[in-house]
Amino acid sequence: MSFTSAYSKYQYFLTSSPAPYVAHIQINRPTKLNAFKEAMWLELRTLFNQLSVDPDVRAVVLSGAGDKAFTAGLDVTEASQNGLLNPEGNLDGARKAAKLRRHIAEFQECITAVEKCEKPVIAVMHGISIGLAIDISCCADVRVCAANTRFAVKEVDIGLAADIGTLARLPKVVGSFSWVKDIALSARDFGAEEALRVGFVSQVHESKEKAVEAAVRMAAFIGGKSPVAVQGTKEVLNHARDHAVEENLKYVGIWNAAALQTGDVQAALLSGMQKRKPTFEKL
Ligand SMILES: CC/C=C\C=C\CC(=O)SCCNC(=O)CCNC(=O)[C@H](O)C(C)(C)COP(=O)(O)OP(=O)(O)OC[C@H]1O[C@@H](n2cnc3c(N)ncnc32)[C@H](O)[C@@H]1OP(=O)(O)O
Repeated sequence: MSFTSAYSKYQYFLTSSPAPYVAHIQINRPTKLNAFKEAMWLELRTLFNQLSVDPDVRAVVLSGAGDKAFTAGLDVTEASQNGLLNPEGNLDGARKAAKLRRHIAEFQECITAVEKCEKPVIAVMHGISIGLAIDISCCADVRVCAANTRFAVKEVDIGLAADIGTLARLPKVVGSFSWVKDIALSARDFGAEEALRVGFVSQVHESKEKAVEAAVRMAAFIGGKSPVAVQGTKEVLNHARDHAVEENLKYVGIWNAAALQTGDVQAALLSGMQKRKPTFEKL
């Protein structure tokens, strides 16, 4: 099945394959600055679960459709109408709380699907990139941005503590609680230069188009490498983020005890010495 037909079912995401083994996903609701309705975060999970196990995809680029935004975050209009933040009905406090807890857990799980995707994900941020934009991009493996990006951890401004992943992941991404508290407590905007300085993004490009091009090049470069090695590296680095060194050394030993039993090592081990480009089976 072609890439186009395999990914044609998504309503809120544009999907394409601009290079071999590369998927480009665009959040596609530009008239509303790509704000996320519930149907969109549910669809995001299905999409990334599919990408995760697709042997024809080895790296994913995620951007927003249109010029103005990666995403303006949660669809606040829908949230104000559907009782998301304040369930009505004749429920006591415990039952309301249980309903909300389950809802938040499912929302978190949908966004975490980006992190759990076995393939590296490169987020291309541009224009308005606030609220959920930070939750989602913290789940990506690499973040690049356009010079016009306007970031904000916006939740305090809509009356809540961010609960979809930013407060858990962002301190680990940038390694500075002081800076995260600065931007999360104030909900202030910050720009591309500041994002680069603190290590939130690793590249800034003059425009969205240039940023997407660079991300697709990076994804294609990664896509030419051993998928066993690349996927193992993502898994072990994510484990390292959440565990002590000793535990991670044990984990990578157990991981590689299986992963080293691969033709990829035979294909790659002497390729530098022999001046040849190895190719790898699908995974
Ligand atoms: C359980 C909780 C779970 C999740 C929590 C998530 C946290 C967040 O994501 S917090 C951030 C939420 N987002 C916002 O508060 C942003 C709201 N939008 C704005 O403040 C402004 O739109 C703007 C981003 C400053 C941009 O302003 P401007 O350039 O003037 O564009 P607009 O004309 O305002 O917007 C164009 C068009 O898009 C619609 N829209 C923009 N943002 C949202 C949004 N977040 N939700 C729904 N709709 C949005 C806006 O209404 C316009 O639509 P029209 O049909 O053209 O009126």
